[in-house]
Amino acid sequence: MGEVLTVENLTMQFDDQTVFKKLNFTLKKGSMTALLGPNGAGKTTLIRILMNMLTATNGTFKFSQNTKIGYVPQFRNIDIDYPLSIRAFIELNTPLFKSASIKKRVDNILRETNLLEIQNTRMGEASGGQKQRAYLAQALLDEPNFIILDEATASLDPVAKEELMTLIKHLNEKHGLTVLFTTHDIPLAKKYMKDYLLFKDKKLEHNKISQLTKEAYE
Ligand SMILES: Nc1ncnc2c1ncn2[C@@H]1O[C@H](COP(=O)(O)OP(=O)(O)OP(=O)(O)O)[C@@H](O)[C@H]1O
Repeated sequence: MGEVLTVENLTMQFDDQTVFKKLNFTLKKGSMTALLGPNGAGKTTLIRILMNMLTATNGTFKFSQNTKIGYVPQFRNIDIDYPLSIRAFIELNTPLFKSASIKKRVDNILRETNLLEIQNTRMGEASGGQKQRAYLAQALLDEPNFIILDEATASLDPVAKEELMTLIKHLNEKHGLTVLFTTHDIPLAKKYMKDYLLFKDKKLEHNKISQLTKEAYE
């Protein structure tokens, strides 16, 4: 499989603080990579650069042609009074008058994310895991082939974590989705991801997740 992302000499500096320096790595199509590192190491900064929300001080990155990125944010609880149903929430970025094909796509995504039966539940009343699956479903509506999860399992209970990760694994296996998953949960990363990128001394270590030792992470 070919490369989906090539990063060359990527450097990020905020004023006089260097967050990372001359990062070089590539990700292959269909890979599943955990992005690891302590608080403040630069994980979110790197993701924001890759999503063009921030400009790197130096260096380049390139996605292969036809890469479409989906983004699932860190779990944030939604107000209990939030009025939209799960279905309406997923449809937020679609036209007001929906074509039959959009309705069908939403049905398929609801089914795939295991939300079809509770599509009329209000988002405010949904469980943490259901809400996070709705965020994932919203990201999937654009039919991305590369998905970035930014601490998407943080603050979910163990069952909801496993459910979300099983779903991500299924999407990777069935649709060849490339996955970049930021987390502090090493056991979860070890269970579901295949490779890791670990921030260390302003550089990134890239290896198979089976090679990640406790010493390397601490
Ligand atoms: N807009 C900004 N201006 C100045 N400094 C920033 C800005 N954004 C991030 N930083 C700094 O860059 C460093 C990296 O932050 P970043 O949020 O990328 O870390 P992280 O690895 O995602 O951390 P966490 O695990 O806590 O989410 C931190 O020292 C942070 O204070």
